[in-house]
Amino acid sequence: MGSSDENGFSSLEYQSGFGNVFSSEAMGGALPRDQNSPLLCPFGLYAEQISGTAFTAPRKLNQRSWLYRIKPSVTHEPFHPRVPTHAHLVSEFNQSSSSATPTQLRWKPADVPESPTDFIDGLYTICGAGSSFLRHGYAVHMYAANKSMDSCAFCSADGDFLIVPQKGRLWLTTECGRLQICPGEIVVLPQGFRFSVDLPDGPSRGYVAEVFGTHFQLPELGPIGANGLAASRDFLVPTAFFEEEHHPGYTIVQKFGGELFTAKQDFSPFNVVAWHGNYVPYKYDLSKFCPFNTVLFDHGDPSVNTVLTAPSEKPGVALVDFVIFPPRWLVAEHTFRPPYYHRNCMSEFMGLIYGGYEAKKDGFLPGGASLHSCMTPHGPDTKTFEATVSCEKSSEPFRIADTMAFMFESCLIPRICPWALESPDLDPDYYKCWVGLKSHFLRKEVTQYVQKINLSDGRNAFSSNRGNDHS
Ligand SMILES: O=C(O)Cc1cc(O)ccc1O
Ligand SMILES: [Fe+2]
Repeated sequence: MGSSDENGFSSLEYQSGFGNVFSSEAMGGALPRDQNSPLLCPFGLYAEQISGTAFTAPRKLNQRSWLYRIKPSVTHEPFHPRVPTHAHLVSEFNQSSSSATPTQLRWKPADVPESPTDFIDGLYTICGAGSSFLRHGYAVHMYAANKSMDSCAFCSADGDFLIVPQKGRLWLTTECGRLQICPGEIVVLPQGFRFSVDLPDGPSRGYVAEVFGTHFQLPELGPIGANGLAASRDFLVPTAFFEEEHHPGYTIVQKFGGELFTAKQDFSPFNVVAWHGNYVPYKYDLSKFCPFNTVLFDHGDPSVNTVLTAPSEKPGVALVDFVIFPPRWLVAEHTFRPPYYHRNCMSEFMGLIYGGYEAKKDGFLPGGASLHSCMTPHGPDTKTFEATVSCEKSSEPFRIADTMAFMFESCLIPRICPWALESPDLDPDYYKCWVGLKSHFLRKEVTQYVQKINLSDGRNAFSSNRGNDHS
């Protein structure tokens, strides 16, 4: 689409806050003041509720909004399976749709297609678990696209979309208004909201976490206190915006049980003149995140970098945590500072928005991805390990800069889609990044001797003994 001015995208205003009851009107007086469903709404608008939780959900969890629109959403022709069908979306993960593997997986960045491809056609599922029909589970999708959606809107009846753009901006039109998202920002489009994606920069790609049956919330802060990590006020919600022109041939594309259905209507779904409620799309700039970290020794668990969490029914256990690894100071003393070697009962899908990742010297590229499933061993590659333990300045303060990696971490074990396993982007040599880790084991007496020397001169065992391979 044309320039920002033509689309009015250049001067967007937002409301700020997380979980607030927001309200917005594009025309003064369009929002009914004293009730939700007046017999006649201001300006002859229709009142329509969108519910993001059961009517009876506890008050503190209940999410819904009231939209005042020129025509109600129901004014459309029947839904039909979309032609051509989209074969690469999954919302029920079982033996016929996907496979299980405990192997460490890593993908190179996907090429953006050369043929015209919009956000819908460019979306493909990588992995996930559970079922959108059973309202429990999640899917990880990626997208690679190059053109704006035209006269159509997308919506997922399956779950909330958390989109992490890696390349190219997204200009989103939603029923609550418009949002501009740059790489380095994220956007959440809750289940059922219709939205259209413009790609002002052309070639674009990114990641999506879709959660079924729950919504993202801010993590508890526990002993961190009342402040820190992502602040409520940095979440931005759109202001009302509407299109009133007759629009014959407008298509609603609804993802429902992982399949796409289309319905025709003769108007834009972005015809909401005013709205209020707490069920809303929102965006967040990851550079606003206030990271916490160890200030003396040892490597803290990455949960301290949680931006948003979609809870499971078990307290403290996430269906999906969205965790980031932002620029920050590393100051820990006598500590192996990169991520530790580990096996996790949670499963970890990672992506890289820009820069390098502290655990991988090479092979994990911006736009690429990795998956370390439940109890699959992983950690720093050989080059990272060797460089870290031999670094003379390993206890000096060091600022990790120009980097933004993230993780979707889930308590459910993902199954992988066939096209992700067959993809030419899958790195068959990933395991080799650890194969070179050699034994640095020393016999007990020697170790005690070396420790004694190290204690007396402040060096670490590896820097004074590299090359002693007893493997
Ligand atoms: O595996 C990873 O790279 C993610 C990760 C980072 C970290 O700092 C600690 C644990 C962890 O799983
Ligand atoms: Fe990990």
